[in-house]
Amino acid sequence: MSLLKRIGGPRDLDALSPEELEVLAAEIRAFLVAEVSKTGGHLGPNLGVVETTIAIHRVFDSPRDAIVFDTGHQSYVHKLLTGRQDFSLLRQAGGLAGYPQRSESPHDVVESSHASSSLSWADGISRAFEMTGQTDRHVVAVVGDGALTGGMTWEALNNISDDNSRNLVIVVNDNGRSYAPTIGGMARYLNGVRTKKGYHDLHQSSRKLFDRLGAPARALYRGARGGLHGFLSRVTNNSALYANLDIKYLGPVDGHDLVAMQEALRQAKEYAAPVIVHAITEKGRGYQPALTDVADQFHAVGQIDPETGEPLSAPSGAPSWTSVFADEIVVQAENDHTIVGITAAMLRPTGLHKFAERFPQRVFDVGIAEQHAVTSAAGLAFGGLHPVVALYATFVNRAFDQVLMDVGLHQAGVTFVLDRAGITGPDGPSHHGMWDLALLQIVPRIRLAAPRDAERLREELAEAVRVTDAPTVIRFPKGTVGPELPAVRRTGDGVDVLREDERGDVLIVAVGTMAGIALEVADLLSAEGIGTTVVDPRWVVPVPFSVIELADAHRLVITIEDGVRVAGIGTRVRQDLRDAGVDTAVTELGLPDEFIDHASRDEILRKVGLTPAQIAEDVIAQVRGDKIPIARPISEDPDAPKASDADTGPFQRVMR
Ligand SMILES: Cc1ncc(C[n+]2csc(CCOP(=O)(O)OP(=O)(O)O)c2C)c(N)n1
Ligand SMILES: CC(=O)[C@@H](O)[C@H](O)COP(=O)(O)O
Ligand SMILES: [Mg+2]
Repeated sequence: MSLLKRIGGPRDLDALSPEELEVLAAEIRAFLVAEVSKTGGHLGPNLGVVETTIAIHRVFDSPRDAIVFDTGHQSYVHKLLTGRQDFSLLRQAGGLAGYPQRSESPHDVVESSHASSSLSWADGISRAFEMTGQTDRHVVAVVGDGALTGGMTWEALNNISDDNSRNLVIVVNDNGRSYAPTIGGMARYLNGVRTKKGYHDLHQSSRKLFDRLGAPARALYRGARGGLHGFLSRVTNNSALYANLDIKYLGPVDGHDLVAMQEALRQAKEYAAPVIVHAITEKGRGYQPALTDVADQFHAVGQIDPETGEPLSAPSGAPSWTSVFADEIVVQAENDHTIVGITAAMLRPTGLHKFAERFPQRVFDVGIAEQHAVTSAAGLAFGGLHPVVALYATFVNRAFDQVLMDVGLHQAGVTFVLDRAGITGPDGPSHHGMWDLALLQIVPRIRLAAPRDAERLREELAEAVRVTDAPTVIRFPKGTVGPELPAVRRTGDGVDVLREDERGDVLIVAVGTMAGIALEVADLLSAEGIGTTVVDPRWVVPVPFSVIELADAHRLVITIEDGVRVAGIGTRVRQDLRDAGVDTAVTELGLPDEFIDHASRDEILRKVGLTPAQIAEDVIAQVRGDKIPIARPISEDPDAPKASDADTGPFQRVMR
């Protein structure tokens, strides 16, 4: 039996000899390559934390000690060591999540995949342990060098102190990369440590160093200024940054040296004050195809050949939404030299790489710092430029105040391009881009577009970068672009009519890529004798007036959006109709205001009732009055107006 199979939980590690631990690390590495190459996932990051994670679980006692992974994409080894070794359905419905998930294990603490939050979590947990007398419980935060570029980490570091976080150990997992090499002052600082001659000397002698200095170093180290700490500070010039933050620094340590990492963690654990253990690691460690991957060292892979690292599935041939944007932003930038691009450590994933290659001086990578990205964009706009801020939709959540108060309030001409909008799928609840429509539509004067196909993306991006006195948003989903969906006509205020039926029965207002689904619904309704018109507003906020006029000419309006229903575009359409005195019944379809677990996009759309067949069934039932939804519990108010039973032909007035 392999050593890995003998590990049912972290305490099983205690019985392993140093030699066996090395074998275990090799087995885990082989497992990760073999299994993740089948399912896809964050192969590179997890290959880089094998020894560090083993060492953490050897020195600390999870779940009594809380282990917090920043972003959580590097928690596969943690899962393997805590009783979860079936990776066959990783990131798929019914399988392990790609991030920590409390429903999977008591060893999992933070489920959100939004970076840079771990130190705040750890600060809070460690304070709680202290204040509840659980002073023997430690908190370990594993934070990457990329995550350290996020502002929250510095807010937390500013609050962590001897007084309230004695049991806190921060493991900086420094592999020098986010996707690409980590940028900014923090990265330069860490890089300086990593490349300092002293570290290499230390690296060569780390095993001897800890053996020789083990016990005495512990005593000396507590002197804070002398011994190991003094030596390390001289070697790595680190005392300045961390000591002033009232946090002790231990490192740099070779994060792949099991002995050195365990010794460093033991010292940190016994220190009884917040300590940073600076582990130097390598993303993709031990797997040549990852190490030689220039783009992002296999940060996240699809299904690959484990031998070569080559993708197994040939590209479909259809362009991705990201690639359409990547090409069009260069066209726009060629024509308009005020256009600049901003990425938050995701240049290639958001499609700004071609812009950066063509105009390197006009694209800025701010690190994982979306709030800074947005407000600095407001500054760039003030200076006469037109910033295009490219983010994943889910990450704009954390910069909402900056969009509202720095961009919106100042009517700054900033364009936000939100990739991965709507249901994404395998990355789970915190990665679905499902809140942007609801959040951003309340920003006064914002203009929000959701392209239905590649042509509309190009067209709406070109329109967006011309708006200089208000924020504009272009949002589109993950994956490949669907077929072109031509309009039969366009109204004067830019609404595309995709299908028109004079009977005035049902009007479907489709947001973005829901247009394809809406057209399939219209076919199903038509087969039932229900005349359906389908429109794509293109710019969904503000709601174009021709949508109001068309709604007034129909008996039922259905809105469909790949975003949360509550406070979604549908509610805005309904409100605008009522404000305009139009009382056409409205049914808003979209995503539930719930956290939606990982599965494929199609599985999730089916689960939430957004397939064409499910929508058509719902609409037919409404039109035929098969079910009268109760607007409110009538039992509470027997005199409450009943749902109107006035016969309006095949329609039952349905007020939802
Ligand atoms: C707020 C936020 N922005 C962007 C991302 C996308 N993202 C996921 S992992 C990652 C890089 C993280 O780098 P690092 O913290 O160094 O971890 P590593 O992958 O190197 O282990 C980024 C940018 C995210 N998860 N959260
Ligand atoms: C952890 C993280 O935020 C990213 O790595 C994310 O998993 C990438 O998602 P895509 O695969 O959609 O680019
Ligand atoms: Mg990193």
